[in-house]
This record gives sequence, C-alpha cells and structure tokens, in this order.
Amino acid sequence: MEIGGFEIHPALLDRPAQEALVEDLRAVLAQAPLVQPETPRGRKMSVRMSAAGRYGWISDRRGYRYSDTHPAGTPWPSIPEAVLAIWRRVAPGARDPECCLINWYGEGARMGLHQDRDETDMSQPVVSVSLGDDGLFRMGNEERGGPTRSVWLHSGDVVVMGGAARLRHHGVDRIRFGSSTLLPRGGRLNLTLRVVT
Ligand SMILES: O=C(O)CCC(=O)C(=O)O
Ligand SMILES: [Fe+2]
Repeated sequence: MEIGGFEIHPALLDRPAQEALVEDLRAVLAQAPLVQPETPRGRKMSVRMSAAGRYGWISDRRGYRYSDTHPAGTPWPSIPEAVLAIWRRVAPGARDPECCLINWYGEGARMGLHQDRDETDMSQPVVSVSLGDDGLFRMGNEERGGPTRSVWLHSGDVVVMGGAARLRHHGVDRIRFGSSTLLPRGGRLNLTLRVVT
C-alpha cells in the first residue's frame, strides 16, 4: 500500500517474528537503556529512546545529533541480524543502516510532525518497524503545513520512507495504549533504520 510516497507493508512480520524481535530488543535495551530525551529548548520528549548500530540519534540541551555513544558514554549495541534482514527485504539495493533508533511510546506519548533530516545521504530510505500497541501515523508534505493523511500502524507493519517521501513530514499523534499483548510492559516500540553518513 502506498500513501503519498510512504510505502506501507501491513503485517510484514507475523507474531512469531515480532516475538523474536522483542527478545533481540530486550538484549539491546539491557545494554543501552531507554532514556527520556530533552529537546534543545529543555522540554522532555514524551517518547523514550535508545538505539543500536554505529550511531544513535540523541537530543539534549546542546541540540539534536547523531552520536556514536549512548548518553551514558557507552557504545551502542549492534543492530540485531533480524532487524537488518527486514531492511534488506524492503529496501533492496540500499546501503546497510548505521542506526536503528528505538522509540518506546507509553500511555499518552506522541511524536510531533517532523522531517528526518539529520542524515547525509537522502537517496537512502528510512525504514520504520512497528511493534506492540497501535499508533496513529500522520503523513504530510516536504513543506510545513498543507494536507496530511493518517493511518493506524499495527504491530508487525513496516513503512518505507524513501524517494519522494524521504523528506516528508510525519509523526505519531497518539497510540491506543493496551491494544496489543506483544510487549511485557505494554506500549508501542518503533524502530527506525537509517543510513547516517
Ligand atoms: O514511531 C513512528 O512510527 C515514527 C518515528 C519517527 O518518525 C522517528 O523516530 O523519526
Ligand atoms: Fe521520523
């Protein structure tokens, strides 16, 4: 399914594949715990974040940036093989991702409309994997404002933001907390795979 250049693969991952991913991510998050980042303006984001790969995306009072270490100073764990396999399946021919950003949305968490534009090579897509609770994903335009379209993403759905959609605004308005039984602590986990350099 394609909406405004956003390529949506509903239910790409079946339940056993989702469960295996959650196990992989549990190990990643044990090494690189989720943190609640602050925006440069000093507001707490509602989403909790961590990452795997050569780089992680972080935000604090000094700004947004990719960093080769977790805020605790440790290197990021490597991206699990099963996560790389998803990337290679939906983005054949792309360079391997250097960052797997991990977002966890608890009750009431959201992510405002934004562009992913801290990467160098915009010919490479961003691939998003949804696990756990449903999330209302909003898709807009390259420019600020204008019409947007929204779709509920479910556990196991994968979205490719490439080509014309690579720099389009997107965000998550809300989640349906408690709609999935996948995650032990509930909520929604989203992975975004990115080529950074
Ligand atoms: O949670 C999502 O579905 C989107 C996350 C996102 O856009 C981001 O991390 O840049
Ligand atoms: Fe994004």
